[in-house]
Amino acid sequence: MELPKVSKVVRLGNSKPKKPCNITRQCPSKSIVVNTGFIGNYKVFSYQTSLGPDRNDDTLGIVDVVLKVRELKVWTPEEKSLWRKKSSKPKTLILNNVTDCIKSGEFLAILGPSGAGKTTYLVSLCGKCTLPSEGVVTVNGRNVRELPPGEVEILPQFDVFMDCLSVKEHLVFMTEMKIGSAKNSRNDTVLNAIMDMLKLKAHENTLIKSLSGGERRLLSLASSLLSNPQILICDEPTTGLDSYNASLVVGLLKGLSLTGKIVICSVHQPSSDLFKEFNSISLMSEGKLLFHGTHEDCRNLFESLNLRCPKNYNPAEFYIKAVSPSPATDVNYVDRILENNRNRFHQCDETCCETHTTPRPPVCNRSWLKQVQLLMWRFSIRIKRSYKGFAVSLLLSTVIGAVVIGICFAGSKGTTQRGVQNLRGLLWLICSEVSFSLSYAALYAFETDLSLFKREVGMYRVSAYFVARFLNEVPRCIIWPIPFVTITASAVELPNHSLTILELYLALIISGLASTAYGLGMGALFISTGMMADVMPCADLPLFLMSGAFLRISSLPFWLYPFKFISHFYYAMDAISNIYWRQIGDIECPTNTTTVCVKDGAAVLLENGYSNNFVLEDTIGLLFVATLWSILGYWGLKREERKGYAY
Ligand SMILES: Nc1ncnc2c1ncn2[C@@H]1O[C@H](COP(=O)(O)OP(=O)(O)OP(=O)(O)O)[C@@H](O)[C@H]1O
Repeated sequence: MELPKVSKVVRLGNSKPKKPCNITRQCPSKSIVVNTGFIGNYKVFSYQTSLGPDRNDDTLGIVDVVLKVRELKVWTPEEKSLWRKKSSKPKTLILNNVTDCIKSGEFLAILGPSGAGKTTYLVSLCGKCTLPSEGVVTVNGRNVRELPPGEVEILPQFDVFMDCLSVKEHLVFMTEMKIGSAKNSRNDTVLNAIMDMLKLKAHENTLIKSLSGGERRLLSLASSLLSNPQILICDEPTTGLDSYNASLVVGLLKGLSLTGKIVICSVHQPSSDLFKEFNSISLMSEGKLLFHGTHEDCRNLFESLNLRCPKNYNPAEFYIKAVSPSPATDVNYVDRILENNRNRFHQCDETCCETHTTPRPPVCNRSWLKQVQLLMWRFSIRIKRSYKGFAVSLLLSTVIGAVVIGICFAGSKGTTQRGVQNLRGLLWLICSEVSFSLSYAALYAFETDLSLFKREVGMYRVSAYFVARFLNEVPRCIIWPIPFVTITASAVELPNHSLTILELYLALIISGLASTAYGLGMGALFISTGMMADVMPCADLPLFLMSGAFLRISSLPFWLYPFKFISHFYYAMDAISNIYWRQIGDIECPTNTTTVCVKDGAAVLLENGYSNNFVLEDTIGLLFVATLWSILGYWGLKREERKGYAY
């Protein structure tokens, strides 16, 4: 395809305007960051990111790209019921032997009736299809699945964001993750230029949840453009946009294709004017690719089948209607078009699909620590924006509970026989309230963000995501025990009041970390089934029975004994019981009683089966439990990541 010459190149930033240069060769300067220019009527946009000096090396320099699809078949997996060998749902073919070749500069519209397989095809083109498949998709000879992230970007049909972020915050996060520091002047210029082009500047401080559907589409597109992809795949990019914004987006995408990128869009009922902007068309029906070529070739093909698009009729609609499976007519145009077009595909196969190898610089790979920092920053914005919910949750789940407990146990002291039972109960209540409220608060942490996580698969490491989520829960672990300890402790008699409160507080923070890891772990393990709330009580029961509050640990059958070592309830109770009872000397024993008396705090600890070396044992134990659940949670998330991208 012959590309027109650039009539004008405008430099953004503080560099001088450059002379016009030919789009088929590289422009001389290496210092240019972002350029807009015009090709014919189209404003084209070319930019460098900090990914490396060679990436789309210069202003409107072209990197030849060939996207080749060979004998691609995609099908749904066969489903079998657990108890019968017979399949309950047979496999269905979604893409049927698709072979194609798409070249640099193509602005391709994929048309077809609903269910034709367009989305599946687009997702396969970017190597993110998770369904069983056969065949191969290559970009310049390299399997698309092996390309570094950012080379092929997809703008999915449905937008998923962290809605409490502002437009600017979202784009800064994406810039940081995809191309490097947003403070870097080069990346900042790219970011601002993209916001300008997509008219997002006016909304930069608007929260995403307040954006209209169309504005969300523009924001999605902006995120996809950041990494300066060679191939941009858009699933219905104009859906939800008014005609002005639809032509803005189509104009921008066309401009990108003019700089040598491949831009592929599935489109639903495009207006005739927008449809004309595409320089090639693919027609799909029933999972087959029927045609790929220019408008003229398509018209000729249909005319050869006696299908003439009436004047003033939208050709896109005409083509879709013609290839839609219709039981009303006997004529199957799908097979006839395929038959007529067979030779053309063979021709394409032989002429255009040779391997090109364009060296590509490594993509930005943010360090693990940076990923954790960025993810924490994004989570922290959510906490900041929902501080009222945080305060209400603090009030309801801790302060009110602590006040009720404080009232019931007011005046209790551990130096009388009656007080021993009360204090045992009080310590258990403090331990269980803190543990349960923290683990259940963490339980749904991953489920809330599952769609976003699956959209961002490959952008950051799962371990970074887990650690960031965990660290984000740490403030809760520090704040939650405060009301429990201060309110309840002020209601009862404590020896060495301030020091004991401080020690209890520290023990509960460490046990809170283990409880949070337990909640996150269970949440991640059962994330896809959504059954975490059903499973959690089953796991809670044996774990809190090990706490020693209800039965003597030494009386457990030997096979249940190991549960003690993974019970954060046990370690927490062991720690706080030791902190309290070790300070209790003599316990009054009435002379006229017939029941057995516990004589001192040490006897209480012995009766419960708590350890002697509690500081070391419980600290190591709680850290062990936190690590164990974190590993399980990481594994659960990794499993979700392996299921792949969600579209
Ligand atoms: N994961 C899946 N499991 C089962 N069936 C699927 C799956 N993904 C797609 N399909 C089926 O494959 C067919 C093609 O779906 P696809 O979404 O690719 O069509 P489409 O052409 O993009 O449709 P639309 O224009 O309505 O978005 C549909 O019948 C759909 O139900």
